[in-house]
Amino acid sequence: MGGFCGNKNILAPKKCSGEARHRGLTQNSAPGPKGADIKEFGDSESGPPLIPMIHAIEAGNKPMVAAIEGFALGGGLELALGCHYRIAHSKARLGLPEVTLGLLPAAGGSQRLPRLIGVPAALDLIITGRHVTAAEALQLGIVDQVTDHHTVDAAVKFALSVAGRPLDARRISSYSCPPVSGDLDALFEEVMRKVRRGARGAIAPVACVQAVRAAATLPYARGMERERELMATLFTSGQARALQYSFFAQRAVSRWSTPSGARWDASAPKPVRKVAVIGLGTMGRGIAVALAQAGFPVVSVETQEKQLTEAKRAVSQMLERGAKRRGVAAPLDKMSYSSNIQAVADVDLVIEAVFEDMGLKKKIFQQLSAVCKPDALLCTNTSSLDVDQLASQTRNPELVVGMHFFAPAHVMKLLEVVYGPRSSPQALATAMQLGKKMGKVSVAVGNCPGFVGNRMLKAYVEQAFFLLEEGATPELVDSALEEFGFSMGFFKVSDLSGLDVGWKVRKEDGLALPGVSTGPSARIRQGRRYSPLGDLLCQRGRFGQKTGSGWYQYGKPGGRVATPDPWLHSFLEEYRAQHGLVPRRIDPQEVLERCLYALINEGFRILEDGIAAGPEDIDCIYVFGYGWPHYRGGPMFYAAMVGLPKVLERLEHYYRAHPDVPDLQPCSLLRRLVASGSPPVQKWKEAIKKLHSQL
Ligand SMILES: CCCCCCCC/C=C\C=C\CC(=O)SCCNC(=O)CCNC(=O)[C@H](O)C(C)(C)COP(=O)(O)OP(=O)(O)OC[C@H]1O[C@@H](n2cnc3c(N)ncnc32)[C@H](O)[C@@H]1OP(=O)(O)O
Repeated sequence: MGGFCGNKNILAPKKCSGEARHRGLTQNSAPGPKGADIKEFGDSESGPPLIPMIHAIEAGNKPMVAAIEGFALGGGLELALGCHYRIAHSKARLGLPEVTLGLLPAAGGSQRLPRLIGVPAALDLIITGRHVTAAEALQLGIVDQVTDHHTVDAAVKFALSVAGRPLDARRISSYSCPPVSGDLDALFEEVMRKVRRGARGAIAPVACVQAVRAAATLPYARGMERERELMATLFTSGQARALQYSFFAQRAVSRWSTPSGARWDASAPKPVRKVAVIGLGTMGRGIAVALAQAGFPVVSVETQEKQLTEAKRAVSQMLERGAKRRGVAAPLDKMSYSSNIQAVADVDLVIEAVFEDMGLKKKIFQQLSAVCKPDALLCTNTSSLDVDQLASQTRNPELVVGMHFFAPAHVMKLLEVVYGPRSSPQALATAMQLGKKMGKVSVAVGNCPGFVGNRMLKAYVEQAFFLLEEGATPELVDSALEEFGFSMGFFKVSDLSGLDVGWKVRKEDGLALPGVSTGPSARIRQGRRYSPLGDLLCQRGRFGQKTGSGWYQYGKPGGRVATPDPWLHSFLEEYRAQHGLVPRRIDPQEVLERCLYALINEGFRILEDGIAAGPEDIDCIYVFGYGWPHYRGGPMFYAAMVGLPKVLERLEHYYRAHPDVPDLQPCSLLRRLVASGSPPVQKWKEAIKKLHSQL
């Protein structure tokens, strides 16, 4: 029996060896316990001959018992559903995660599961792709028995106990779906509405609902045909390729390396038993919650008494809400608080999360260096400041790294771990491992202004402003970006996070200047084109949602519903007239090309500079930290899908039209990759190494 050891009529995951076992896979084409080998998906459209095999098992005259240990995911669970009985070890996990790979369970899973456990429960598992424990699987009716002992022995005993019983009632394909309470059509319409809203252009969740609907409304054989048709459209879609790339990209980024030769497999992390968080503003609170939820004792230091009192309440509430959602006890006992920095004396690692003010941060790093254990790791949650300058304030600069969390820090999956020129490999390994324990996708990046995410974002934001100057509206720009798959366009995000945040940074950088002059020189700063539009709005007190208006209007301060603002439209008209700009019609394609290709171009510069180790790192940063639609893989994967020659040609075109915008000038790495035949994204790392060595 392919991929499973046949113990007479028991199906149990075969023990695999070597590389295959490492990957949790069996060595032939049938899916092993973790499901099909995702790497094989691109190779064939037909998939393994699993469906006839499952049919044969189900149609057999001897009772077939699936013994499930470890993971029974995807094709592995579909195979088990073809058996007449299922027994799981208590530590087993089961699920149909195909949707997370841009697919649907197409070996009968979408047809059998609803027949076995009912439409609502099956929809939940198939649409979310979540894994369930053996206990939940038993409760749902997916498995017949859970054992703490040797699963195959338990299955043999079970098979003997049912031998001779009629099997007709055990063939799931012969079942009808259990009736739902209420109207079936209404249920599917409601689910489809929710799925379409949440999917934001992802096609697999929609196809999953359609397949389950087929199970609920068609005879099994026709349902299988529908399952196959739907799968055929997904199987070769760009979305499936992007999600499968992303699966491996997430795993690749944990195998970090730096240009100086430090590597994940040669650097042992230091043990971290207790952590301190300095500063309990929004970020500090989220970080403290994420640490406590990951099981770390946390001491949180906030010197302002009022802020400390508020923060204690807020953190407890966040912990309680999180615990309620997960059905566990709130880890309130992990938290302690102090207004005195001396409280960090015994911790192994500190995360500083005070305001983005270099002077203040430097002072704190000097204090930490004096107060902490000499081998404590000192981390900063800065989103853009120079980690090396902070390191230079301490006795042990090799123990300083950046840990850049994204708001809200207890929710967002991304962590940029920033190594400076003096950070030791062990410090980097420790921060990476802490991030992993906190459930984050941790990406090691080099130290430069904005690191990876914010450095690329700058180029994107700049294009959004320029497009307004040239004739676009915030609505036009946002709808193009939302149509692409971002949950919010740039201008809505900017209103949500507050326009004053960027204004403060631009003032510090000497870009935002008081007063407005006319003529072209008013829009040139530091030798390049600059748009003061954001500054002008801030000067008028329009900071976004919190003040009731920004790029949109919100009815009242704190309002959340963005509506187009006629004042803003007239303001833009006046601004263009004042600066002699003749508005033109801008189409959504130009919005996408200008914003996304400028961002991608900066991504190539980052690869060229060695700030990110590979395209996977950049893609994970954008998918998990910046709302890049997961089913588009990330900006660098997207560039490869569009075709590097096309990205290059469009950048050249826009740079010719806007020679005063250096971000549109195609970067030399992009040119060289195109000249070397545009290798697939998986080969860029190698190609970049080769190109660097030729320089
Ligand atoms: C045209 C119409 C065609 C119709 C054809 C229809 C026929 C359909 C037939 C079969 C279809 C089957 C569908 C599937 O089975 S889809 C695959 C479902 N399985 C999964 O999605 C599981 C993915 N894996 C995971 O979620 C995790 O790996 C997990 C099992 C939870 C274990 O997690 P953890 O312990 O943290 O380990 P890692 O994630 O780090 O994984 C360890 C290494 O194993 C590699 N891996 C894991 N799963 C797979 C896989 N399914 N395929 C390939 N490789 C896999 C992973 O990359 C790690 O490798 P490395 O260390 O090198 O990075």
